[in-house]
Amino acid sequence: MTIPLTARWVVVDIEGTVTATKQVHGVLYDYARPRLGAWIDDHPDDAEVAGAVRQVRELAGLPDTATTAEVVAVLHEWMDADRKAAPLKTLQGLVWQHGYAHGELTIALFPDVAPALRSWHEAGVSLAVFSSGSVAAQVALFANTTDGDLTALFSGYFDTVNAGPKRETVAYERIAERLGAAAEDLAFLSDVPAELDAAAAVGWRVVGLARPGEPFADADFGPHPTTDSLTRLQVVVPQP
Ligand SMILES: CSCCC(=O)C(=O)COP(=O)(O)O
Ligand SMILES: [Mg+2]
Repeated sequence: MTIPLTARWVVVDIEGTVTATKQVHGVLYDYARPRLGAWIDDHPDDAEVAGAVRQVRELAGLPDTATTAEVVAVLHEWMDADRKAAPLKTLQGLVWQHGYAHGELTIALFPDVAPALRSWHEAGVSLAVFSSGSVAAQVALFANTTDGDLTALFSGYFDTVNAGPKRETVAYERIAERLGAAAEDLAFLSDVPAELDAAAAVGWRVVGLARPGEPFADADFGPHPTTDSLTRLQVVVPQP
């Protein structure tokens, strides 16, 4: 079934929407897990790393004297629970950037994704990303897919630091403001119903991705239209 979608901007989630959760957990999290401790210890003068470590200690209730091993144990717990904590995402992003740059990481997107994004871009639809993964991680991911470098397709990248938590309406209001777009001209595509609820509550158009085998495939998407493939979306840019 085709879903008509009138929008100037299409904003995509990553995990469960453009790539499989197994790619994120099996490729990216597994790459980060054994490397986080060394990354922290090898970058003692990096303010971003020090700030993230400080935030981990605060969020986990660890003392200021907590060792790297104690901090890493918390990061591993968060990854096991897929907790989208901002300092974890910052540290993962730095490790992944290194992995992509050294040819050790490539991400496979769902097969429908690159063709759909390219066709929407060609048709004049502006594209952006909103993911819990850090902006640095988002850019590196789309630059290193098995479909090639797709970064030229995107005009904006948003994460929980520059926008806010994905289940809160304020994040979608901030993104609309940053893009200079009216809510009704924005469409958000995600696999998580609560994220769609938040975007729809402030006037965005939303479509749920219920892809077979994904954690939210059988979830209740409420009133939101759902699809299992981006190729089923017929995006139309409204004429002025
Ligand atoms: C962009 S980095 C890899 C994905 C990631 O770390 C993540 O947490 C994805 O979560 P999403 O909000 O895209 O479902
Ligand atoms: Mg997702």
